[in-house]
Amino acid sequence: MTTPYPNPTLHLENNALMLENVDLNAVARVHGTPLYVYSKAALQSAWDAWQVPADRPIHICYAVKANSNLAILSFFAKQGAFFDTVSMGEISRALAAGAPAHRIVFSGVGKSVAEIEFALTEGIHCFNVESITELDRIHAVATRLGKQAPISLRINPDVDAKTHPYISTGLKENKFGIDHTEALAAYMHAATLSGLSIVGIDYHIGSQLTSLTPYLDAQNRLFGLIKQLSDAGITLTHIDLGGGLGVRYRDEVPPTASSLVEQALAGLREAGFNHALMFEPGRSLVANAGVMLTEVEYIKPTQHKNFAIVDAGMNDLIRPALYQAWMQVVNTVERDTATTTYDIVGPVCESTDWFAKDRDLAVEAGDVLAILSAGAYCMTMASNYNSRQRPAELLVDGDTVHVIRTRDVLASLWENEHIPV
Ligand SMILES: Cc1ncc(COP(=O)(O)O)c(C=O)c1O
Ligand SMILES: N[C@@H](CCCC[NH3+])C(=O)O
Repeated sequence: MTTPYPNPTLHLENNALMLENVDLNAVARVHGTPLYVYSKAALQSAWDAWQVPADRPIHICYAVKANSNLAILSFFAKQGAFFDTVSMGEISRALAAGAPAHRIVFSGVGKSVAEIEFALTEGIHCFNVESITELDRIHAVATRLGKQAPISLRINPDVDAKTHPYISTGLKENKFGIDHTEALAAYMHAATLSGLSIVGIDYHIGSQLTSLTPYLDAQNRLFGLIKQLSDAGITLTHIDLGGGLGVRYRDEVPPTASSLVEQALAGLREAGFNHALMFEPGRSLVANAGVMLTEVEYIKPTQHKNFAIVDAGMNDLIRPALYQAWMQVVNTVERDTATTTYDIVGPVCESTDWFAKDRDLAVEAGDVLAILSAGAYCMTMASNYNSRQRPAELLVDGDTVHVIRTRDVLASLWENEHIPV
């Protein structure tokens, strides 16, 4: 099946937009909008793209922050995925979805004592440690619990990932990781702490990367360090090259997952390293498996612009408001009338509440629009701003539609609040 859309399982059939065998307009009428819909076949093909035969274990750690719905996590758990998490909540979700603790890694710059205790008690695969002070904290907690914490140090290689500044993480001015010039000293310090066992090294330089060059530059920095560590008697079992692989939203042509894995393997072989390899992809596994559906409430022509006002807001999908991200918007029913240029905006009381600007669409009030490439960093970043209920989520598998999350219950928006006086 060929498709002009970035979502591989999306196609037109008799003017109706279909995800796998499911008519999206019809599904929106049944389940209401705004609504997220994901394709299981698209998840499968994104997962398969990362599977490369190798002379060593390669662990694909799905970055839970991209889409943390339990059904999605369970899908990846069944594929044998590892999970990259950044909070007690994400670890708990992965466990609740059936992921074994020994396949969970814990990243993030601000791990609390309670989170470290929880992760140690559950028995996770390793902590990706982001500072020397965090090493000391993990050692103290592990010693108190009579445990040894497996750790990997996240190195900040000071490499420009050439992506949006808000999602670049591997430059020295970013808060992430341990400066590569201090890394050797950090490892030597870790080696003196009996509550820690050193297992790996990692980096993650940013998200939506569309070229292999920054990955390979960072990898070369890491390789130099691994040699120094080995000379100092510190041996590692794995090397984690992070996530960040980009996807097509518009006309980007990112490298394929298999080319990234193959290049990394070739680099390891050339350097004579036999470590296990890890990656932490989020976006590339889920972005193009999902769409968000939203109904047009009003067509509002003004002297300056035509607005299509939809029933989803920036609280439901914030990427355009936050990063000026370009996301494709199409009508779920193809009309043969002339197109008009619209700004597609939501009902939230902010001027940043827009999804697309100056788009040519044939659309009428009551139509359901699909915002494409909405499987990653969309539902997970949704909020209740303006006291709006976050959307439901569906998973399509062939002809079958599974409800994998229902819309927020209205009363849940205030059920944890108390009126003391
Ligand atoms: C530590 C870490 N690993 C993995 C990811 C996943 O990145 P992406 O969704 O771009 O693959 C992120 C987010 O950028 C991250 O911060
Ligand atoms: N939320 C970002 C990606 C963040 C990556 C997490 N470190 C986006 O939508 O592009």
